[in-house]
Amino acid sequence: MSCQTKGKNAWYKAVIIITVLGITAIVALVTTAVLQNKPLLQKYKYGIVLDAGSSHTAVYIYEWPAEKDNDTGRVQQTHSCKVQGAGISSYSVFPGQAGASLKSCMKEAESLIPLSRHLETPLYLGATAGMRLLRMENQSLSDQVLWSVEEVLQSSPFSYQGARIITGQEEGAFGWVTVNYLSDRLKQGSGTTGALDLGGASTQISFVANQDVAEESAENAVTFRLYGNDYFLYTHSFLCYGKDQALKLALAQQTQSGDSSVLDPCFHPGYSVDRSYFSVYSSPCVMAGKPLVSRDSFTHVGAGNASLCQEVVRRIFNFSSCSFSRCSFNRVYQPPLQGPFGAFSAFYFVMNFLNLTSGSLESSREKLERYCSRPWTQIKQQHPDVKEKYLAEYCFSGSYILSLLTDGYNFTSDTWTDITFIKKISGSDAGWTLGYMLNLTNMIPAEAPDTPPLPHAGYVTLLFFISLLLFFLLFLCFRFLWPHRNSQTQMI
Ligand SMILES: Nc1ncnc2c1ncn2[C@@H]1O[C@H](COP(=O)(O)OP(=O)(O)O)[C@@H](O)[C@H]1O
Ligand SMILES: [Ca+2]
Repeated sequence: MSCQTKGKNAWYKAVIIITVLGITAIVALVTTAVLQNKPLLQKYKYGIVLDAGSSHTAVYIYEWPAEKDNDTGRVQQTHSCKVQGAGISSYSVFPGQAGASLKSCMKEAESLIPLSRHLETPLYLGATAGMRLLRMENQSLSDQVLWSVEEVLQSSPFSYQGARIITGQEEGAFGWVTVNYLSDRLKQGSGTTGALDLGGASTQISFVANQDVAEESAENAVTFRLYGNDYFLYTHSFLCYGKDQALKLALAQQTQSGDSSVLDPCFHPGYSVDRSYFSVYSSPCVMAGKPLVSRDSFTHVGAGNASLCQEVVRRIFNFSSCSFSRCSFNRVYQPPLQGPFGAFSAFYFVMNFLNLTSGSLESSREKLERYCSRPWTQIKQQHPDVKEKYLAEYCFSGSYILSLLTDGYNFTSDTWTDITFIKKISGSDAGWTLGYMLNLTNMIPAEAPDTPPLPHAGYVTLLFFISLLLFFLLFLCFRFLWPHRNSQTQMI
C-alpha cells in the first residue's frame, strides 16, 4: 500500500511538472509568434484631392499605412473640409479670387498632416461639370479660374500634381472604382456594384457590362485591370442633368410662354418667389431661347403635385430616337442594367432627407406625393435648420431622381431594390476622388499581390492548436509508457 502511495506521488509530481513545463512552452511559443509578427508602430502616408464641384469645393485627405503603398493596405479618408462659398466656376466674374477661397481648407490640411510627410504628400484638384460648362461658355475665363487655384495650391507645402477639368468618363469610372475599392469587391474578384452619382450640373452612371459596349459605343467603354481581374465598364456622364441644371431645364420648359407667373407642380403649395428670366436662361444647358417678353422676372408659384411634376420632369429628357440597339435618353447608348448599384452624392442627400432610402418604388412615389402636397409654411416650420434653397427644392429633386432612374435609366419596380443610397462606405465618402487618387498614384496594382497563405491571426491560432496537440500527445505517451505506472498495475 505504501509502495503504491509512493508511486502515485511520484506520478502526480511528474504530471504536474510536465503540465507546467508544457503550458509554459506553449505560452512562450505563442507569445514569440505574436511579438515577432506584430506590425511595427504604424506610420501613415497621405494624399489630398480637391473635388471642385459645380456647387462647392471639398478637400479630402486620405491616409494609408506607409509600408503598404500598393499592396493590400487600405486607403481611407481621414478628413474632409468644405470650402466656404460656391464652386470655383462661380468665380467667373473675378477669376483671380477662386484660389483664395481654398486657403482655409488648405491650412487645415497642413495642420492635420504630420510635417515630416508634407513634401511627399500628393495634391490633386479635379474640377467637374461646373467648370465643363464654364469652359463651353468661355474658355479663357475657365483657364483663369484654374490658374488662380493653381497658384494657391502650388504655394502649399504639399507635392502639387496639377489642377484640371476631369472628363465625364473619368468622373463616372473613378466613382465606380471608389465604391468597389471601399466595399472590398476588387481584391476578392467577386461581383461588383454599379455607381450612380448625381451632382448639381451632371450625373454619372457606371456599371460592369458585356465587352460589346466598346463595339457599339466606344466612348462609353472603359476597361480596367485591377488585382488580376479585367473589368469592362459602361459609363456615361450626362452634362446638364445634375439636379441644379435639371431644374433650370424644367423651369425653361414652363416659362416658354413668357407669363408673369408660373404654377409649378414641383414646388410646395404656398411657395412663391420672384425669379429673373436671366437666372434660368443664362446656362449653356438651356437650349430653348428666352421668351421674347419685355419683363425681366416671373413669379415662381408652387402647386405641390408630384405626379404632375414627374410629367414636367419627363419632358426634359429626349426619348424620341436611338441609333443604337438601346438607349437611356438623349440618344445615349445604355446596355441592360446589371445591379446592384450604389447611388451617392445628391442621390443620397435628397433621398435621405425624404426618407426614401428604403422601400419599394411604389411606396416612394406615394410618400413623395404626400410630401410635395404639404404647404410650404408647414415644411419651413418643421425644418428650421435646413438651408432654404435645399428645402424648397426637395420635392423637385425627389421627383427628378425618380424620373431619371426609371424613365431615364430604365430601373423598374423589380430592379428598384438593387439601388442602395449611400453617403459613406467604411468611413470614406463615396465619390470620384478616391478612385482618381488611387489611379494616379498607381495604388491599385494590375496583378494580385502575393500574400502569405494565412493571415496573421490564423497563423497564431494554428500554432497554438498544434502546440496543444503536441502537448496532449506527449501527455498520452507519458501516461501509457511511464514504467512506475506499469509496475503499479502489475502490483494491483
Ligand atoms: N444637404 C443637401 N441637400 C440637398 N442637396 C445637396 C446637399 N448637399 C449638397 N447638395 C447638392 O449636391 C449637388 C452636388 O453637386 P456638385 O458635386 O457640386 O456638382 P457636380 O458634381 O455636378 O460638379 C449640388 O446640387 C448640391 O446642391
Ligand atoms: Ca460632384
